[in-house]
Amino acid sequence: MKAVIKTHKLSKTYGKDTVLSDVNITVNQGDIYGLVGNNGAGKTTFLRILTGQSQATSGSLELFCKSSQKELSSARKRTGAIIECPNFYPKLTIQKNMEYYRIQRGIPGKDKVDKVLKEVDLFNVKKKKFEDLSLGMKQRLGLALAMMNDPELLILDEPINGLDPSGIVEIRNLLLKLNKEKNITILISSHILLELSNIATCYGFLNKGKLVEELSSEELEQKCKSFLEIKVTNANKVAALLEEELGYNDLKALPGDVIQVFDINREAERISELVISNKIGLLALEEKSIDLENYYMSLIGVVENA
Ligand SMILES: Nc1ncnc2c1ncn2[C@@H]1O[C@H](COP(=O)(O)OP(=O)(O)OP(=O)(O)O)[C@@H](O)[C@H]1O
Repeated sequence: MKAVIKTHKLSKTYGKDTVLSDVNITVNQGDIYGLVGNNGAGKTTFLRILTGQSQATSGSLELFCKSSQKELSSARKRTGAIIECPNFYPKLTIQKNMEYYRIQRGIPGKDKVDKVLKEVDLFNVKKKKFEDLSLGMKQRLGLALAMMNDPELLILDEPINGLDPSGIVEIRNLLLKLNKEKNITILISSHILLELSNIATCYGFLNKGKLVEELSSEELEQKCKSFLEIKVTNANKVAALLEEELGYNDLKALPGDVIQVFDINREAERISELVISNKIGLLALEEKSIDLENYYMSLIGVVENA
């Protein structure tokens, strides 16, 4: 698989503050990569380094397998980004605003504006003034601007932030369409994992400037599956019995003599019989599941009480 973005030990400090620390991220061609992290985790800083708006203090960066400064600047021409909200003129229409940017950026072809407006489903409302647009429409207009140079990679900082549920669905569908139909690789940041969960094909979790985990959506799904939680008086012994007697091997031992059994073929009844017949106390047995947000919280060390 071809990497579109690859960073190696990318770090950024402001004075004494380390904002990014040894971040290794790989985004492959065709991915919709969700960069998840709380406010202040370093997402925007990371994206700004990718787009060249900020320089890393140390580490290296490859875009489209190019890494020298000169090559990076031409690789960035193959990229569209929305990091800060672009400044549009409130009194001008969608079309006029886009035309202004087209000329300012020296992008040839007058039909270009209509083409990108069609792509983001704003063509039919192109005569509307910017000030009359919903937030969802404004976000799509930002996307249209980022699409103007036919990018192969889109870098989007919190594009879903503040949208109402229907606005979220619109942006999601649009990004899926751009990814599928135009084969655009997308790197999208959010502080809400759930917002990305229907579109991202892989995830990177940033916490306090560190990448704490990078995994595919299948792996995340696997980790968020349901499990059987048992509390016993001797967890070590029960874990060994579960493996030896019942052949379960997807177990997680937690402090407090708690074991989580993830094996799909687990049977609560057999487990309780096994524990009791070995004269071990069975204090609790319950089917549970981790939801995405709780998984994220556990990753960054904020464990929510169930
Ligand atoms: N120019 C700067 N000078 C000093 N510190 C900065 C600068 N830019 C960002 N920071 C700090 O870096 C940290 C990470 O900020 P960043 O904006 O990258 O986080 P974020 O994950 O995007 O969060 P948010 O969702 O709030 O934008 C914050 O503590 C911020 O105060």
